[in-house]
Amino acid sequence: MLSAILTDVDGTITDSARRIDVGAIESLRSLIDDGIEVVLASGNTACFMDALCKMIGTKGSFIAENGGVYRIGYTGSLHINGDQHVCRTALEAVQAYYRKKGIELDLYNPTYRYADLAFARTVPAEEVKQVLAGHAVQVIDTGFAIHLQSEGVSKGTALLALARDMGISPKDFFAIGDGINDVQMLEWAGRGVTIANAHPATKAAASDVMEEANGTGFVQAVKKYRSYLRAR
Ligand SMILES: O=C(O)COP(=O)(O)O
Ligand SMILES: [Mg+2]
Repeated sequence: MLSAILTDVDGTITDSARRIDVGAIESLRSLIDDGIEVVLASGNTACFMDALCKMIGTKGSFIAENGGVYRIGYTGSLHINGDQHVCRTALEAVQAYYRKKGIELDLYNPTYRYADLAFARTVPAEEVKQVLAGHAVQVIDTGFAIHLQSEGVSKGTALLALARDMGISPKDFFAIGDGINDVQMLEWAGRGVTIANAHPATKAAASDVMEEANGTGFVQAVKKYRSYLRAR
């Protein structure tokens, strides 16, 4: 049976300031060298994930845009889930609301996004939720950005589709992440663990919480579960 690990990026294989954690990369490389498939799952864009996969040395499969996009291998096509048009209409409503207050949102890579839309956490996510009460979108605060995502799309739904396309079960994945955007993938993977800095809902969804935070917590998890991954 295939052993696979599904890992979040920001906050999990980085520090709290989003700088890459060298120890976490070394852990990922050691898993790859042991023949364990590494799939990166993030709110980041597909092109960001493509470069990250290459520089880490994975086989190129990833989930991007919080499940809005996934790809299997470097040559696989991009699968896009959700309706970005709905997110764009919602974004325009948020922009109009804040422009009246003299605030311009700082959009994150809008030209490179296919499914969700994201902006800087310079406005309160709770207020954005209130502004969008009538819209069929999720407002997701990952701790690194605020995302507007179609309802029913998550890293978890992308995991189900990706596993199906890879011909394996979501239960063959060991998943790790820190954000509210990781809850479903932790719940639907064979085992879902988290780290000390995680959102309370993410901790509740995980079967184990590492004592260490961020990349150090990731390294701790790989050490603790390496035999579990090998045995599968
Ligand atoms: O893009 C974000 O907001 C967070 O990204 P992450 O899912 O890798 O933590
Ligand atoms: Mg994260």
